[in-house]
Amino acid sequence: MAENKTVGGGSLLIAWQLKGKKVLIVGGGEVGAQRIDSLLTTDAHIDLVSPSAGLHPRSKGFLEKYPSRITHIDQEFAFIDGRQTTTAFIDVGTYDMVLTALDDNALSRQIVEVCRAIRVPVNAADIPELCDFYFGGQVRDGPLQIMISTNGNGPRIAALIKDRVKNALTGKEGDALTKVGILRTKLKERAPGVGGDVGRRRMRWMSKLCEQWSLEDFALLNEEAMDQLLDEGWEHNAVPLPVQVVGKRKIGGILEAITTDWVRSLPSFTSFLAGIGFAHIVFRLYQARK
Ligand SMILES: C[C@@]1(CC(=O)O)C2=NC(=C\c3[nH]c(c(CCC(=O)O)c3CC(=O)O)Cc3[nH]c(c(CC(=O)O)c3CCC(=O)O)/C=C3\N/C(=C\2)[C@@H](CCC(=O)O)[C@]3(C)CC(=O)O)/[C@H]1CCC(=O)O
Ligand SMILES: NC(=O)c1ccc[n+]([C@@H]2O[C@H](COP(=O)([O-])OP(=O)(O)OC[C@H]3O[C@@H](n4cnc5c(N)ncnc54)[C@H](O)[C@@H]3O)[C@@H](O)[C@H]2O)c1
Repeated sequence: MAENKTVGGGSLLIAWQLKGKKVLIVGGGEVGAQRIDSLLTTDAHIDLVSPSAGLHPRSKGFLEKYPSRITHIDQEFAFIDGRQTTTAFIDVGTYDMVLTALDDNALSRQIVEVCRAIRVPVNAADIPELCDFYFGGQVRDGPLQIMISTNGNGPRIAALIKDRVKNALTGKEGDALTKVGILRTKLKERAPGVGGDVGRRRMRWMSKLCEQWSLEDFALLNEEAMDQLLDEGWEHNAVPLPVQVVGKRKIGGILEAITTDWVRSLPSFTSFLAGIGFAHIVFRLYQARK
């Protein structure tokens, strides 16, 4: 891969925290349903303005399944001479984010203008110049979230790269990350505080552990094993071998932990055998020449 020389022209990649915040979606068609799907993951509250007659079956399904998380405002958004004439006035300024998913570009543009005037971040599906931020391809596994963005250059290519990324994962990442999250919470309870000496020691220990343990090792952790890891590791400023912690839990655990360690040492063992073989051949050739 070429060295990243980009010093401009990109966009900021962030994991936007929307828990407990309010998002307005205008249009509940196919794209609207995709937006609802993406937002449900964030624990935001969604207001959906869209007439019932035009709802996509997926949007209807979400409304039925999550009535406390999505409020359906069954009406058309409308403007006359730049003034909102929607039956029940929608105060765009009360939202943390606004998304339009409409088959009407002029209406999207009007909504975007209102949002921009009061600096509410807005995305108009498939109209790049009207977007303060773009959506991207998403790969998710528990707490792991990967966004693939081509910055508007090729959405279809983003979807294809997404498949490559999915194929490159083992399927254990989400589980391992969930366990690491719980372990870090437990560690912070034992060694509380932000920054300072404790913070630095905590970070060093966690980094070492993450480098020395595999994702599969972390996935095997249960709460009891986490406490043991903190007792024997953190409290003694050491990083125990996975087999010492997860291996003691259950026979399956031992086997799996030993197997992963054994598989990891396979390349060096193979080189060792190859070395012996090579030395043997050299010795034989030497003897034959004599
Ligand atoms: C990531 C994804 C998420 C999502 O929308 O949720 C997404 N588009 C997806 C698919 C997709 N969209 C389109 C096709 C048809 C094939 C093609 O044109 O390639 C396909 C392919 C397909 O369906 O497989 C049509 C299209 N899209 C935009 C335009 C307008 C233009 O480019 O001018 C046109 C052309 C309309 C026309 O030509 O008339 C614009 C945008 N679409 C974006 C996001 C933002 C940029 C993201 C980025 O570049 O990374 C941006 C800028 C704004 C935004 O909407 O946020 C999702 C793919 C990932 C996934 O599958 O997971
Ligand atoms: N669906 C796709 O895969 C796709 C792909 C590429 C581009 N797009 C573009 O994305 C946009 C949305 O696509 P879609 O497939 O979701 O369209 P759609 O026609 O399925 O949905 C539009 C929704 O907006 C609602 N709506 C219409 N007027 C409204 C108003 N005044 N107030 C509130 N709601 C209103 C409709 O009832 C409907 O629910 C379009 O511009 C489309 O060209 C969609």
